[in-house]
Amino acid sequence: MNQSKEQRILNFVLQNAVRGDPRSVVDTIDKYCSQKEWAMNVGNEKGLILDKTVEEVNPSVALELGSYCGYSAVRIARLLKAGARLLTVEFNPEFAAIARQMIEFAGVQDKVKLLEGPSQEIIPQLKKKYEVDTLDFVFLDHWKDRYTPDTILLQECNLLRKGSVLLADNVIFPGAPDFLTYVRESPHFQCTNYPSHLEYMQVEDAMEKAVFLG
Ligand SMILES: CCCNc1ncnc2c1ncn2[C@@H]1O[C@H](/C=C/CNC(=O)c2cc(-c3ccc(F)cc3)cc(O)c2O)[C@H](C)[C@H]1O
Ligand SMILES: [Mg+2]
Repeated sequence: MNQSKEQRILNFVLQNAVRGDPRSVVDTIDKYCSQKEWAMNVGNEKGLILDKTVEEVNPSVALELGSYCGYSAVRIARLLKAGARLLTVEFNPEFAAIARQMIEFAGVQDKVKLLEGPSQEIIPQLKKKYEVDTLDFVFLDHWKDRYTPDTILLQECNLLRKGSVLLADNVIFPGAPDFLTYVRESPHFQCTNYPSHLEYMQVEDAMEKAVFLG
């Protein structure tokens, strides 16, 4: 049975990156996906916006929706302070397995917990089962039509506090129009748009930061 693209990306990392070095894992994935096979990792240009936001927030508890191959989980985890943790949610078992191996190889497994399942089931479990009080930072990069329902669900589950930061990928391409409308029209969010480009391409894209006001 021939390999999936995601398996090829993981193998390329295992053979070419430096074990325990998150930066080399991120750079190696970017090298493969810009030169060999495109894949929907946040990439290095939008990755810099992600880095700056994570550094600014300096979260103790972060959540990622949509692990895929683990690129952004590794990218976020490498910036977390001692004792801080990232919970990353992935419902496709094949991608969850790839992401776990990517996280392990990068050496950030002590900071990252991959939760396998759909976000709409996992989010309501975060407080009791995963001992979360509130989330300091949320990276949304899963199905684009799920950004809004999951943002509403996070509020309903009391997982956001005054100052919690949401950062959403792809608000231009493929686009998340209903999410943009929702957060920009809501009195509970202060929004900032960060124009950028689609990973590994010249296509326009952007990230949206939405700070919860309580
Ligand atoms: C109902 C379950 C919801 N809950 C869920 N719970 C848990 N996990 C979930 C849930 N919903 C989805 N996932 C997982 O997250 C991942 C999904 C990621 C989705 N990302 C895109 O679609 C995208 C497309 C392009 C793109 C650009 C240009 C093109 F030409 C083509 C594509 C670029 C980009 O940067 C993109 O992030 C993963 C594949 C999928 O299993
Ligand atoms: Mg994306």
